[in-house]
Order: sequence, then structure tokens, then C-alpha cells
Amino acid sequence: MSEISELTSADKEFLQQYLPPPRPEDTLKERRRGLPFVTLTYASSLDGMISLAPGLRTNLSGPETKSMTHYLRLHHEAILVGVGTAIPDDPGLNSRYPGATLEKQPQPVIIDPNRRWNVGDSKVLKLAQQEQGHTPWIITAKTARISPPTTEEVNGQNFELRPLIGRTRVAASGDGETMPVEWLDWVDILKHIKRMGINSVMIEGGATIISTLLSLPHLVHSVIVTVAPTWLGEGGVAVSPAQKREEGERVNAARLEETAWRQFGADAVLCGRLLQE
Ligand SMILES: NC(=O)C1=CN([C@@H]2O[C@H](COP(=O)(O)OP(=O)(O)OC[C@H]3O[C@@H](n4cnc5c(N)ncnc54)[C@H](OP(=O)(O)O)[C@@H]3O)[C@@H](O)[C@H]2O)C=CC1
Ligand SMILES: Nc1nc(O)c(N)c(N[C@@H]2O[C@H](COP(=O)(O)O)[C@@H](O)[C@H]2O)n1
Repeated sequence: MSEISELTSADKEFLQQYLPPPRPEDTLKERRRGLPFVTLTYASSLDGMISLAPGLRTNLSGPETKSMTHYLRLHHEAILVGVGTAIPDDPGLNSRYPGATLEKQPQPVIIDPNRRWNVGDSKVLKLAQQEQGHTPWIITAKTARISPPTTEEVNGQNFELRPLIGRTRVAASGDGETMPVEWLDWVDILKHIKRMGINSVMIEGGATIISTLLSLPHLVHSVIVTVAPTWLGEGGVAVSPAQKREEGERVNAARLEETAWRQFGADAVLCGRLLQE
């Protein structure tokens, strides 16, 4: 039996005002900006961690909040994760909410500038083959060393590469060495997604992507965080936006307003909107 069950009408009512409007493209402001409705959503421990260690899939959500996640997936046109999540978690990225037909499934989108993810072995592709989800779109950087064609075939199934012109920036590795990495601007990523016909995107992680977007409040419409009653402990992967300074002084990096809390099983769910700068 599926562990995903229907939400109560009170749960749905609680979430309603944080969901994308029925036709977000109708919002004049958004149409002008050419951007989709963006929801950030993830599950956190009480010490602000989203996994026990880098690359370790960690279950934080209980059955009720897992059901909520699948309800939210059904109410967005796309689900997006980074390659740092796609590789270790091998997520399904479909909605298993009762009544989710193929037509209603969200489009999986993976940010993988350097084409590190092995899509051929992925659960996403298997689910697409079983018509329980769509074939993924992979956003690569055009300047990636492996220059990709637009579509590739794996196990008889086509999946789509959606190259986007990246910028190269220098990053430091753990041993102090520096190396060039492909980096994509979030306005470019979101405009790219919108141009492909997506009006709403649920961004699930991981830590790098969520932390980056918490510092870009003008691109985010809703934030929905599951807080699980547990501490993961030192060495976990934390969601934490970059430091912020005003007139040289440290200030809070991000804040939610219009907040609402509700208990789902043992977990708490916090919804809000990022305070605009
Ligand atoms: N509890 C929860 O709700 C969730 C937990 N997780 C956990 O999070 C962890 C993964 O987090 P993390 O390692 O930070 O991985 P992410 O999924 O955030 O992916 C990070 C990678 O994505 C690419 N990327 C991200 N942003 C950009 C950009 N703007 N331009 C270009 N490339 C970009 C880079 O790839 P490259 O390295 O090739 O440059 C980067 O290293 C896992 O342990 C996972 O289990 C994930 C989702 C939800
Ligand atoms: N909401 C939520 N709670 C957790 O406890 C999690 N670990 C995650 N992780 C995210 O969900 C993806 C797994 O998706 P599937 O169920 O396999 O479709 C995982 O990759 C993270 O993005 N989320």
C-alpha cells in the first residue's frame, strides 16, 4: 500500500494561499518578468540540517508531510533539484498523490551544468518508462566540456538536455586548490524554464540550491518547510544562506513574513514568503 495518502480539507486549506495561482501566467507582473512561480520546499531537522552527511539520503518527513510533498508536486508544473541531490538520492521526482495521472505529473528538471548525473540508471527515467512521470530535462551549461546534443536516448527512452549559456567562475576545492566551474545565473535558469512553457516550479533542493535562492527573495514566491522533531548532529548538510551585511554590519541573511504553521503528524510545516530587500 502507498504511504502517500489524501490530505484533509483543513490541510489543503492551510496550504492554499502558498500554492501557485491556477494560471500564474495571467499575472501581468510575472508575464512581464518572464519568470515562473517559484516555491522552495524542503525538510529540515531542528539543527537546520537536510541530510546526515553530504551524499547521504536522509528521511526527515513523516508519512503526513511526505503526503504533503506529493500534493505540492501535483500543484506545480515542474520539480527541480540539483545534481548534488540527483546523484546520491536517485529521487523519483514524480507525484504519487492519489489520482495523479501522467498528464498532471510535474516535469522533472535537474541542474547539472557538467553532466555528472547518469540518467540511464535513474529512477526518474524508470518511472517515465512506466508512464508514472515525465522524462527529465537536464539543464547543462553550454560551455560544459561534454558538449551535448538536445536529446539523448537511453534504454530506448529520449530525455532532453536543455543547454543554457553558463559562466565560468573560480571555486576553491577542499584542499585549497582553485578550479574553474560552470555557474548559471538563477534569472537565466528560471527564464529558460519559463520559455519552455513552465509556469510554476517547486524547488526541492539540495542545500546549495536552496541556500542560494534564500538570498534571491525577488525570485521566490513561497517557502514551505517541513520541520521534523529531530537533530541530525554535527557533520550534517545545512541550509544556510550566505552572510549579509548592511553598512558593514552583519544582519540576518533572510526572513519569512506572512507565516503560517500547522502540525502534520509529528512534523510542523512552516509556510511563508521571503521578506523582499
Ligand atoms: N531534506 C530535504 O528536503 C532534502 C535534502 N537534500 C539533500 O541535500 C544534499 C545535496 O545538497 P547539495 O550537495 O548542496 O546539492 P544540490 O542538489 O544543491 O546540487 C548542487 C550542485 O548543482 C549544481 N548547481 C547548483 N546551482 C547551480 C548554479 N546556479 N549554476 C550551476 N550549477 C549549479 C552544481 O553542480 P556541479 O557540482 O556539477 O558544479 C552544484 O554542485 C543531499 O544530501 C540530499 O539528500 C536534497 C533535497 C531535499
Ligand atoms: N520533503 C522531503 N522530506 C525528506 O525527508 C526528504 N529526504 C526529501 N528529499 C527530497 O525528496 C526527493 C526524493 O523524492 P522521491 O520520493 O524519490 O520522489 C529527494 O531527492 C529530495 O529532493 N524531501
